[in-house]
Amino acid sequence: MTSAKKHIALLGSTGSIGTQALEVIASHPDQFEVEVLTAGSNAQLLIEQAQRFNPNVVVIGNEELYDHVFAALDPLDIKVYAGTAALCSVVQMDTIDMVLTALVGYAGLKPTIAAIEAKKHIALANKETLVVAGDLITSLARENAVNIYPVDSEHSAIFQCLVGEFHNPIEKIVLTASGGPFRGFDKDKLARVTKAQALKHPNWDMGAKITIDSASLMNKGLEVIEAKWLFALSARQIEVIVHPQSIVHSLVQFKDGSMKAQMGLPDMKLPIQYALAYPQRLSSDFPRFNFLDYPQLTFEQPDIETFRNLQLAYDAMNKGGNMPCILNAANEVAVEKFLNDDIGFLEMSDLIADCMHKVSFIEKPSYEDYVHSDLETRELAKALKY
Ligand SMILES: NC(=O)C1=CN([C@@H]2O[C@H](COP(=O)(O)OP(=O)(O)OC[C@H]3O[C@@H](n4cnc5c(N)ncnc54)[C@H](OP(=O)(O)O)[C@@H]3O)[C@@H](O)[C@H]2O)C=CC1
Ligand SMILES: CC(=O)[C@@H](O)[C@H](O)COP(=O)(O)O
Ligand SMILES: [Mn+2]
Repeated sequence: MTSAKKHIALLGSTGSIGTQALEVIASHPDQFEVEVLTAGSNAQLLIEQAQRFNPNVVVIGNEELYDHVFAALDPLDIKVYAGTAALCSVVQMDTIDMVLTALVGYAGLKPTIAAIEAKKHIALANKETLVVAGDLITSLARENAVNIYPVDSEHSAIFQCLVGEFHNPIEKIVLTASGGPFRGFDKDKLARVTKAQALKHPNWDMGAKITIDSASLMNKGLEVIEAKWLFALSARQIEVIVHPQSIVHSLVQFKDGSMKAQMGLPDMKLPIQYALAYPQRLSSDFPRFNFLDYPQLTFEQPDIETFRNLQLAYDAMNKGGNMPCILNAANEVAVEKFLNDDIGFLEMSDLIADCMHKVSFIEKPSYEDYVHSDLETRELAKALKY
């Protein structure tokens, strides 16, 4: 049985979004209760979080770490499970009201489906789930009367602009992009960048995978596809503009030409809190934006010839079917290879484009087709040499 507090399952509690979500939850003990915490392999942090937040259940993805987590939490009344199947069953527990999906990558898809099937509302940080299977996820959410609240800062901005406007059609949205650490670089310079440079985002402190995606503009490409599904838009209704200060988080334009934007300092705790507490706005001590500290807010066109990933994402979205799933799997392998120094920065786009040409296209994929396409793409992407 649930009480007036929202009972949260936090998938990926040890990551950048997960740890910030726990800060939000800790500042509003009257609003939220932690029901589930999960990690991939950071057993130590998961144990510390469990000792502090006293969830009903924890899940450690890496099954080899089960004994360690179990022994540490044995004196407390906390159930411990391990592995992906456990993730999918714990999100269905009766006591959960909302699942915050803060794991990274394709691993988010299956537990999100399980949560929606159990009619849990979703606070969605894991954009890859909507990129891979946006049609399946949005239809499943509709069938189960489940709401998907965006956590991604740009999508939260659009969602906030839409409050009170749900009967007014959107003419277009404009997603802002910081441009990443390599804004203004040409291909010669990009060919020589290192992973240490790519991991230094100018405005946001995030996990490694999304930080590389931001540097390559793939993050914006994934966000274009995420926006298509969240707000039921066509490709020509979704624009991207580079805004290096990351103060305007995104904009909506309505059919009378009016534009609404949501602004603030770059701080993910705000969109996390908004998604968890919707429709309330809870008080916060997050640092406030002051116009006088930013006398210039600037905007420029993205350079999609140099940063090919954004165009590849539009191509995948326009093609439809399993193409965004192929794009996503190829990108996950490309980022891993780049972080392992196996390929250079520009070769990430070559690898993704090659996978999009070579992997079998499926126009109307089922869940099993997505699983198969993801595997097929990963095998090819791992084998490709540059
Ligand atoms: N960070 C940010 O500011 C933003 C992030 N997002 C999105 O949110 C999601 C999370 O990003 P972020 O927090 O940066 O990522 P992190 O890499 O910081 O954290 C990922 C979390 O997922 C867990 N995890 C990783 N792989 C698996 C797996 N196979 N099975 C189970 N758990 C796993 C990690 O566990 P462990 O620690 O044990 O490895 C960790 O808890 C991504 O989809 C990202 O695109 C969106 C907007 C902003
Ligand atoms: C904080 C957030 O939402 C990230 O997705 C952010 O948008 C990354 O910055 P880029 O605009 O550089 O991709
Ligand atoms: Mn974002």
